[in-house]
Amino acid sequence: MLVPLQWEEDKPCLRVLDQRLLPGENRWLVCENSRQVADAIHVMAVRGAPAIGIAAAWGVVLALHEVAGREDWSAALQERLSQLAGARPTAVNLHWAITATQRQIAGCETAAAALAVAGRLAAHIQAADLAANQRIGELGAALLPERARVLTHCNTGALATGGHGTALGVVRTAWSSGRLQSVMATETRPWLQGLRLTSWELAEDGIPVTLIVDSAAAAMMQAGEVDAVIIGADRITRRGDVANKIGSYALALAARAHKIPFYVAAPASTVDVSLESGEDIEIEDREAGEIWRAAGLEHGIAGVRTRNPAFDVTPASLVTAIITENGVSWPASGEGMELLAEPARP
Ligand SMILES: CSC[C@H]1O[C@H](OP(=O)(O)O)[C@H](O)[C@@H]1O
Repeated sequence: MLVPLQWEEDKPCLRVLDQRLLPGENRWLVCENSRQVADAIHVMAVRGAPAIGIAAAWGVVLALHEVAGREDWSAALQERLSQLAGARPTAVNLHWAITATQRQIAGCETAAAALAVAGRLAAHIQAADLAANQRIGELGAALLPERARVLTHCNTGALATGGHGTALGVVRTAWSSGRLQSVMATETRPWLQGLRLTSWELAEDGIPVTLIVDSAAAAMMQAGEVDAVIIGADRITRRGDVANKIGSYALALAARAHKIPFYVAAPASTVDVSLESGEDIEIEDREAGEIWRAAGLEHGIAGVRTRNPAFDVTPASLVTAIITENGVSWPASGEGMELLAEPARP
């Protein structure tokens, strides 16, 4: 199984498979301190909401190693955790992992005691995410029609999680249970997670995958080639508004126009129980170079401005179902919404 994050206790360090170079090159970054983890998250060497949360949990462990032995270890730790929390704003998993660790070490009187707690928690968060994805896969596959042809966006596979995947976890489970005919993957400009990562993950698994340009998705639905759309999420509110990779909202609108179910698959750690409305979700803006480089133009075009929001928000009214390891919520009908009001327990 593909594992993009590997903790090495003896060093200690977090090894990160640099997703900026996939699928052409397998290069591992070795993060020996929390600042290096924060940088790896910010530059998207590691990306995907659950994977970001797992990396942050190990980043806390590295931060505790850095401050161990200092009288002011608790204050020094908070500085490092603030830096880690600022790596990317939208995926709530990052903040969930850090605050869950802060809660669990709150009673520790020494850095060494906190280190032992944080290490166990980080390992648990990584393993629990894999188990959550396998449950999400089962629940999501059961919603799909026989011989389903699904369309997915961005990358929500093993590279973005603790393994198996969220939306791609549903795809993998549906494939292994014979319920899936094929997958249509959007390229997902400008970072090309679909072209570079999803198509590669699925091809490696022998799952039939067809790559399309983002702007072809609605036409594929209009042509009757899509039975369901399934995506991941970076932050979900209590009422079921969903922040996800830019382009998800357009897919939801097209799916609604063609009466195609629009599913969101995510672990409970992606639900932000403090938020009711998606309007309150901070959307990350990324640098213009990502757009130009996706077109092979390293320096852009003089006099041309860009906008590069990394996410958008799909209102609950356009979401058919949200699948977490705790069950399925149906925002349009209001059924099962209590599942989105319960905070995730690490
Ligand atoms: C299971 S990954 C969830 C989510 O994260 C991705 O964003 P990014 O690649 O920028 O980290 C994308 O929105 C996925 O749907």
